[in-house]
Amino acid sequence: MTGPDAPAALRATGLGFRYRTRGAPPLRDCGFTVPAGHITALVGRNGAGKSTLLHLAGGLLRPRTGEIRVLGDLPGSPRARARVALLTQDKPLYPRFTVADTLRMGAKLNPAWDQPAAARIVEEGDIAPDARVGELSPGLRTRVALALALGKRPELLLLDEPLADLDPVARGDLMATLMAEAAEHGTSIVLSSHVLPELEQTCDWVLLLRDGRIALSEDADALRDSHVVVTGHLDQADSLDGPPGPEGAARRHTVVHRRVSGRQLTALVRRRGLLRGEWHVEPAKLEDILVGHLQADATAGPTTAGARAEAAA
Ligand SMILES: Nc1ncnc2c1ncn2[C@@H]1O[C@H](COP(=O)(O)OP(=O)(O)OP(=O)(O)O)[C@@H](O)[C@H]1O
Repeated sequence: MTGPDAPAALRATGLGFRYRTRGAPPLRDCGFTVPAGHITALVGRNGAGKSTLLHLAGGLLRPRTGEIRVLGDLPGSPRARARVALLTQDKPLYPRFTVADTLRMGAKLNPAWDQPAAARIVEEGDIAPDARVGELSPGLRTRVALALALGKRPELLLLDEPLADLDPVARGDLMATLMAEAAEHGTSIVLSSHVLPELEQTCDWVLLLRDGRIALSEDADALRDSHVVVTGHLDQADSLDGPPGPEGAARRHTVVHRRVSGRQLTALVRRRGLLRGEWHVEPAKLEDILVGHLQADATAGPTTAGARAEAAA
């Protein structure tokens, strides 16, 4: 089903998970919705819980609290298994199988198997069909794993840093293949990655994890529209707080991240309404926005007093 009533690609409520080890749970009280039909960038710093979230969505782990649904179904249910493909970082494949055996297995296990699509991805990597999977380089194994995932013709494709071990040319090619796949078949894709410039051109939804919680689940264009990078004299930092008083609160800007150099303040601001003060204002690139929000925990604090103390130090 497509359209406004279509079930979300991912929907989580009160989602929490912890491994049977000490330490803070990687995911706490996560609530978010990723509408169907988007290419979603799942970002977060190392250890933020991206793989854990994808494993929960793929049905490899079960939530400790709350729930997550994929295309309206519980992960691991027969309907979800038929419609969702997950490519994990370890890319489990049978090393003794040849590439052709691997695709034959995909055809046997998946009723909607698309052999031409899977074969094309393998051929574009110049991989011989009779090569054993265990003898391929990690990058070529990634290509075979992606062929298996796309050949399934899933409605939702979950990819955990899928392109990390591919050369730049192969990365570009496979990214283009993923985009074409999404455009042609309406496939929803959730892709975790640290390569932010690449996400700028490809992703139209952002899911950002920070401190075990969802800090952003938002349309990428809406993020670009609402964020700006401002530069100006530190003395006017108060003006970034928006109009004073309770009525101004609704129009208060949020300083997501700030950097002080001498008397100059540069800040990533989520603005509500007009900015007061003499600021040089530039549009924020998606990469700036993501980096700013990833850093936000380290720089949380009052815009003005905190910045002045930094400058005085
Ligand atoms: N199998 C496991 N057993 C115990 N703890 C784990 C396990 N897998 C992950 N963790 C812990 O859970 C937290 C989240 O890890 P996760 O791999 O989900 O993060 P990530 O955002 O994917 O990280 P990265 O960007 O480094 O791949 C980390 O603190 C990690 O050490």
